[in-house]
Amino acid sequence: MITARGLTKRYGDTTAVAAVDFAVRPGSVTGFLGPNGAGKSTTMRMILGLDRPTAGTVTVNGRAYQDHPAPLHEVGALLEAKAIHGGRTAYNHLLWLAKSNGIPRRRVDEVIGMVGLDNVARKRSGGFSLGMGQRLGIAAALLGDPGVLLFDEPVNGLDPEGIRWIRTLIRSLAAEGRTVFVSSHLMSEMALTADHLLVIGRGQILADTDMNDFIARNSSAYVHVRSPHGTQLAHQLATRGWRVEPAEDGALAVYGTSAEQVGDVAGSNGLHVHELRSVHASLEEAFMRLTADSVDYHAGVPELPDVAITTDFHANRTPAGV
Ligand SMILES: Nc1ncnc2c1ncn2[C@@H]1O[C@H](COP(=O)(O)OP(=O)(O)OP(=O)(O)O)[C@@H](O)[C@H]1O
Repeated sequence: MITARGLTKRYGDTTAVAAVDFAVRPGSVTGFLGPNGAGKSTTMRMILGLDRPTAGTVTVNGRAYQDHPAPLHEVGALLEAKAIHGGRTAYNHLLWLAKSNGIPRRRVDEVIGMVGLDNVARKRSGGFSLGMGQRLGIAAALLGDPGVLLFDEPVNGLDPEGIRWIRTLIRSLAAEGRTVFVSSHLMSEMALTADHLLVIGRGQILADTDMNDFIARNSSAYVHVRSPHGTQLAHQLATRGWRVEPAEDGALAVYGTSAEQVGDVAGSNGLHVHELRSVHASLEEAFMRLTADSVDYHAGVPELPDVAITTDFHANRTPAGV
């Protein structure tokens, strides 16, 4: 369990983390999301005792990282790929870490097997690919068999096979009852990996919630329908109290109903339909809505609107494309 209380970090005039309170619980994967510069890495560094809080505390299993007599047995972390001595073999790198932390040699063989580096363990890590370096970093994090694991952007730069492997590993570590805290920019990946979410923006916690609740509350599913009688259909749908908005290429986005009901309305009014499907909410959409005000640099993207009910298809194309 990781517990932060009033955790604050200031760098000069910049408040990177602003008096945050949160708990990361065992037995599930907690995703840590936030726009660039939100304070994710600073928070992770403070958990690991690499940065000292300006105020407040953060503990791992009840103690600050530096107060644990054998921290490698408490917390394992993957912060940056390839942050190792490239001249050493993977095996020697892990052996050196193990020896300096009182961990037996057989555990080195075990973790090499767990991350699938058996064939290259005796090779110098300087020649490793990004994926192999990432596996070696994970082997080091697992060396002390810790109950708490931190992964900062673990899938950065990995190919699909590597991404799938890390996802499976992270989920199995949580299933074993460990506390797993993962940051990532890849929303689709986070949606597949995490059970719980902590969203940070400008150093403040914006959401601390179950993944499915987060998506349901911060985004909206809708029905996508395309008809050669768009204007008439939109009118019929709007009179039933459903919100109708113009979508790409003359299609309609209909909120607050189901594809079946939209199809029935079209059918009962003799209106042809060329396309009809339910569009499910995504974590990405939910994240963009929640953090729209917390992003430091917008790349010319308009704010997401508080969209009103409209049946005017020519005047009001929304920036979200729906
Ligand atoms: N050593 C430092 N000195 C000064 N400012 C810093 C330092 N480290 C971080 N910051 C600032 O603190 C804020 C939070 O940065 P941090 O790296 O924690 O964000 P992040 O969420 O990890 O971002 P990213 O996703 O871009 O890695 C930013 O404004 C950053 O510029």
